[in-house]
Amino acid sequence: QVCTQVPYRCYSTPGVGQVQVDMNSETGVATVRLNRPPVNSLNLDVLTELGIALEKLDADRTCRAMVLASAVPGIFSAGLDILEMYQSTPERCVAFWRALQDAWLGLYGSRLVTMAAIEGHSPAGGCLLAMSCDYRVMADGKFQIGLNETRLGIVAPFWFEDVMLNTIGHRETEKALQLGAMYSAQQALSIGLVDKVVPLAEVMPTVQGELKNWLQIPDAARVITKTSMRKQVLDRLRSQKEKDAQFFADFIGRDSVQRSLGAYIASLQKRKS
Ligand SMILES: CCCCCC/C=C\CC(=O)SCCNC(=O)CCNC(=O)[C@H](O)C(C)(C)COP(=O)(O)OP(=O)(O)OC[C@H]1O[C@@H](n2cnc3c(N)ncnc32)[C@H](O)[C@@H]1OP(=O)(O)O
Repeated sequence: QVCTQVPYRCYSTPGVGQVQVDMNSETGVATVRLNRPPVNSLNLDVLTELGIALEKLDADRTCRAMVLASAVPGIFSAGLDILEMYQSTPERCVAFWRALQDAWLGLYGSRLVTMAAIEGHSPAGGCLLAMSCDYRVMADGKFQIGLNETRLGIVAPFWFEDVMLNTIGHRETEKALQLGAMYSAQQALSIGLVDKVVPLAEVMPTVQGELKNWLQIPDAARVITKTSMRKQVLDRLRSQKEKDAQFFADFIGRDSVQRSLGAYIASLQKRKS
């Protein structure tokens, strides 16, 4: 068990945490694995845990990089837990949204080199997490990635849109968001949504190899550059967090949105039967 070996430090209880953090003090690289079977859907608890983990890593001066991955085979993350949005209360919706905002601000604004190891499906909120890293390596094959919100009858908020714009540009974002497009790894590579596509078994070694390049750059210069590139998008959310959370709760509470979500949940269940 990797967590118990020196020089690894483990921020979560092995086998218990829904966000497992293994910190290798020798390399300064932490691996953060989402661990909420069956599909790593992001509920209030997971988002809170993720936000705290990112905060701790940022404060750990021995940590220089973070790999975001999954402990669940075949899935990076299925995105936000739809059950947090369906038949919920306004208070819970606001708390849920704040946890998402904080986790995202921690990830997109992290001083660390951040890399996504996408070893499975990565729709919606899963795609947001991946896009918020500095670099993405995705497994080739059947897995899909994208912001599919419109297919659920919901709308990707402005900060999801901003991150996608910064990743793949205006024209591709316009198409991707309106259509709620989901891309294969090869398609994602062709529009710049991911940086490298390799066979599943090579995702982690490829991430580790790429990290070596990034870690050759002096931290201070890299961090100043990253901050300068991302500040505008981060500040846009920071300046209107409460308004954004309230808008989310109001929007999700609409009858028409609830009907769409209910139909989408039923379609997910029907797929299985
Ligand atoms: C102003 C308004 C702003 C709103 C902004 C909202 C922003 C972000 C939105 C989101 O992130 S919404 C989430 C969107 N996610 C999806 O559409 C993914 C849906 N899931 C799938 O397509 C598939 O599950 C999968 C990820 C491709 C995996 O397929 P697999 O065959 O491996 O697993 P399933 O059998 O389909 O699923 C197992 C089990 O999990 C349930 N489930 C799947 N995804 C979610 C989810 N996102 N939230 C909650 N539950 C989910 C699925 O229904 C199955 O449940 P059971 O039938 O076993 O009870």
